[in-house]
Amino acid sequence: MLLSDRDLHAEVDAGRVVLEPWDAAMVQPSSIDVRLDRYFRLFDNHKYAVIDPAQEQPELTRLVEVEQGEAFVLHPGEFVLASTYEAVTVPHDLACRVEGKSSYGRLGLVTHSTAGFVDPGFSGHITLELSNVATLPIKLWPGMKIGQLCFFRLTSPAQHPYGSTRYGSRYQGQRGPTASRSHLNFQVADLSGGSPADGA
Ligand SMILES: Nc1ccn([C@H]2C[C@H](O)[C@@H](COP(=O)(O)OP(=O)(O)OP(=O)(O)O)O2)c(=O)n1
Repeated sequence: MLLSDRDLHAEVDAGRVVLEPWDAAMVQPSSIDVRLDRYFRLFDNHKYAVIDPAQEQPELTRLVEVEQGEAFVLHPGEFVLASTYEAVTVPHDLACRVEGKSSYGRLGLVTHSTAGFVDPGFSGHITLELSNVATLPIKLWPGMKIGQLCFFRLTSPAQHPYGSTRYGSRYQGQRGPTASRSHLNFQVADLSGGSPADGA
């Protein structure tokens, strides 16, 4: 079930859903708008020949802070990490999706490249994977509404919510745009069990 504005206000008032800082004016009919923070992570492509999810690549991205009153210019085809201004806490019986805003989608701004899911139990800033699919640069103004969070009620509370030791929870408590931690607990399955040619 997708939570309505009425349910969202009740969850926030009960202290179960937490957005910090909280602004009740951000509540939409069945979502809560979130704003863009002023920190960005740029890719330093010249530092590595290839992105390898199995390896720690600490110099792959670099943090940039935009000055007060200035915009960050995202060029066509460019991909950067950004962050919500709000830190979000999701209770154990809700999950959340990060969605874009139609007005910016119409300009060619993509808010997340593939990861739109926020687990029950997650707490922290949400890292945005921003890209520009338009053919002109787009100005990103810190503080602008950049996306919206939709909350769903689970059929039962998660037995092992995000942040419990059961799962990796590599981004619990993250602050600001956070680079990939894919190298932690990186696993590949043993694929030696058969091939499509076996059945031919
Ligand atoms: N655009 C997004 C989407 C999600 N998250 C946060 C909230 C999620 O609960 C957490 C983990 O997301 P995934 O489970 O999709 O990522 P992984 O499986 O790679 O990480 P983990 O091993 O920590 O679960 O990252 C985020 O900051 N920004």
